[in-house]
Amino acid sequence: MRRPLPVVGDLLAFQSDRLRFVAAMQREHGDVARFRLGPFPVWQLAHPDLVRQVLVTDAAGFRKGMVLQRARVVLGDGLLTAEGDVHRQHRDLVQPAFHSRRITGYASVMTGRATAVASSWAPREPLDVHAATVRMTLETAGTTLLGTSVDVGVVEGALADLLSAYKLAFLPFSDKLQALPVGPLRRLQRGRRRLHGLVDGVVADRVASGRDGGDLLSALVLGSGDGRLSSPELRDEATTLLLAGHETTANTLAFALHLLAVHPSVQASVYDEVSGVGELAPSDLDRLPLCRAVVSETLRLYPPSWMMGRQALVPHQVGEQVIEPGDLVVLPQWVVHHDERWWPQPFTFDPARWLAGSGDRPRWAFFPFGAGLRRCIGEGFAWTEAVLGLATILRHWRLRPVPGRPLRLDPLITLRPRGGLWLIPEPR
Ligand code: HEM
Repeated sequence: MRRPLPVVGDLLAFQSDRLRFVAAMQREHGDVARFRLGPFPVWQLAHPDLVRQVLVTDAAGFRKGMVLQRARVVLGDGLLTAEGDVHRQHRDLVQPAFHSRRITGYASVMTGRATAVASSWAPREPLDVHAATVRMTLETAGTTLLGTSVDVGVVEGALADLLSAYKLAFLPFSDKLQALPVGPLRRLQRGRRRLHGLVDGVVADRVASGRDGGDLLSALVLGSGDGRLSSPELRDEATTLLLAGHETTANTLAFALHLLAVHPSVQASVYDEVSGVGELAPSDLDRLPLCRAVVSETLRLYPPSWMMGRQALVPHQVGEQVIEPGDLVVLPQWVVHHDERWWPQPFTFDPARWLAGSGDRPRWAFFPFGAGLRRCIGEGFAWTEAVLGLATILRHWRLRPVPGRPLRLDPLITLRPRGGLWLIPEPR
């Protein structure tokens, strides 16, 4: 067992290189490792059976971890952060908007935005594809979820402000610190104000007009009976969906384009596949098996949710050890998705491993969307947007890397490229 520093524990080592830290934990201490972040004892559980135990079988004995608890200051009782009965009630209300029939209806917006963004690229000019995919998914989320075009600059600025406070989540008394007018905390407050200002306006407008735009917000505003949400509840849900519903998919698309740029022969095979399909529609997802495999392999290698957190509410037995109430638990996709027990040559980009079936790999060796009752509600939406977006872009462009600008990773709440993700688009 490690002997952490007083007060900060392993926080400095964790913050200086988070991906290396969680990988070293498993290498040095195995599937169950214990360390300390600030005042909190943390258990890292890095085995598919333990993922199932925490997220599925024993899920009722845990609440969300420290980062999402702190995110309540911005997301309130939205789906990602709500707990217990409030979560169940809101999930029931929001779920119908993610029915596959509704997603089929959103698909034309997805391909439309992908086409518009890809059409704006200049041939042979280095391009930050991450900035481009963020714009694309944010515009799609604004239209399909809120029924309006959102100000991309406002949401991106607010998101940057919010992420700057990520590193403070594990500090002692971080819940009390949030109100202080200093540094990143001031940015946190500013991000919250900007985001709430934007979303409050959209919600107030929709409540006043009662208009049904066929989007998610309409479904929630027009919901009837006891299930109807108050304006602050609508604001929390809309803010959550806007933030949770764009950046993760944008990162997946940007990472996928990077992987194809550095593996030109796979890119050529994907082009052959997409050019054989006419007008793209959601029903084409089954006719694009290689595109799907590329997205799966991207989610494995660069999982946007690279580590999930929980806090124990009751004691849990894990092998010989007991997790006490109040202890934090982390489930690192980054580690489990790169474990050679389940993934031969784990750091190699090999979409073919998804075309041959899953073999005897354990079910929870791959959990980019979480698991159990709190599993991502937007998974079907994300698959449709990522596969159609990838196919649309690759029809227009061949991408190649920019010499001297390698991919660098920034693991904050999500895993994103640091300093953008730069590629050169060549016209087809
Ligand atoms: C590649 C894209 C995506 C990834 C990797 C991803 C990942 C995840 C993960 C891991 C969780 C579980 C968090 C936890 O249990 O603590 C989650 C929850 C959630 N996601 Fe996603 N997500 C993606 C796309 C989306 C999209 C497109 C939307 C909405 C349009 C969305 C909305 C949500 C919401 C609302 C929750 C909370 C669900 C609940 O607790 O009931 N996500 N996501």
